[in-house]
This record gives sequence, structure tokens and C-alpha cells, in this order.
Amino acid sequence: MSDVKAEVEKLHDWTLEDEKIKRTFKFDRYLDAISFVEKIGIYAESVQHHPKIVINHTAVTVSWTTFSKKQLTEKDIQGGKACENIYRLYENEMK
Ligand SMILES: C[C@H](O)[C@H](O)[C@H]1CNC2=NC(N)=NC(=O)C2=N1
Repeated sequence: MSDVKAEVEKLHDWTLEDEKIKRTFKFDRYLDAISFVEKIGIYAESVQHHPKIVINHTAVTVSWTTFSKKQLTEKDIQGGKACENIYRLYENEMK
């Protein structure tokens, strides 16, 4: 297994399929979901690596892959970790 694939296992809650990692994040309110997406957008622009994001009311599904290489790369792992960190901010605010 490649190092990148081994790293996916450490990202609990993310599933690996077809060279993509994916996770759905849940929010209490629609605008919390939108705010999460905006923060991911700011991260994505800062590193010039952009995920697919599907907003379904209060559920946000984020998928990372590297389309230029048609495979999962370290940048996708970093993207997944960034999403986790951003979501943790939201969870802490809710406590
Ligand atoms: C030039 C620019 O860095 C590339 O087009 C970037 C932009 N964002 C990207 N995002 C993702 N997810 N995969 C890429 O291959 C990619 N390429």
C-alpha cells in the first residue's frame, strides 16, 4: 500500500473510493454548513487544491482527489485534515 493510502486509515470517518476520500459533515443549522463550506473554500484557495463539495441542507459532503494526477495524493490527505480542523472549531463552538 502506498504511504498516501496508509494515511487515509488515520483519517477516521473518511472513506476511500476510486482514488477519492470522502466524508459527510453534519450541522445543526444550514448557515453553519455554509460557513463551514466558506472556510474550506478559503483553505482551498490558499493551497490551490480544491475539493468537490455537495451541500444538502445541513449535510456537507467533501471529496478530495488530485485531478491533474487522476489519483489520491498527499495534498488530498492535507485537505482532509484541514476539514477535520475546521469542523472541530464548529464542534467546540457548540459546546
Ligand atoms: C494550477 C492549479 O494549481 C491546478 O489546476 C490545481 C488547482 N486545484 C486542484 N485541485 C484538485 N483537487 N486537484 C488538482 O489537480 C488541482 N489542480
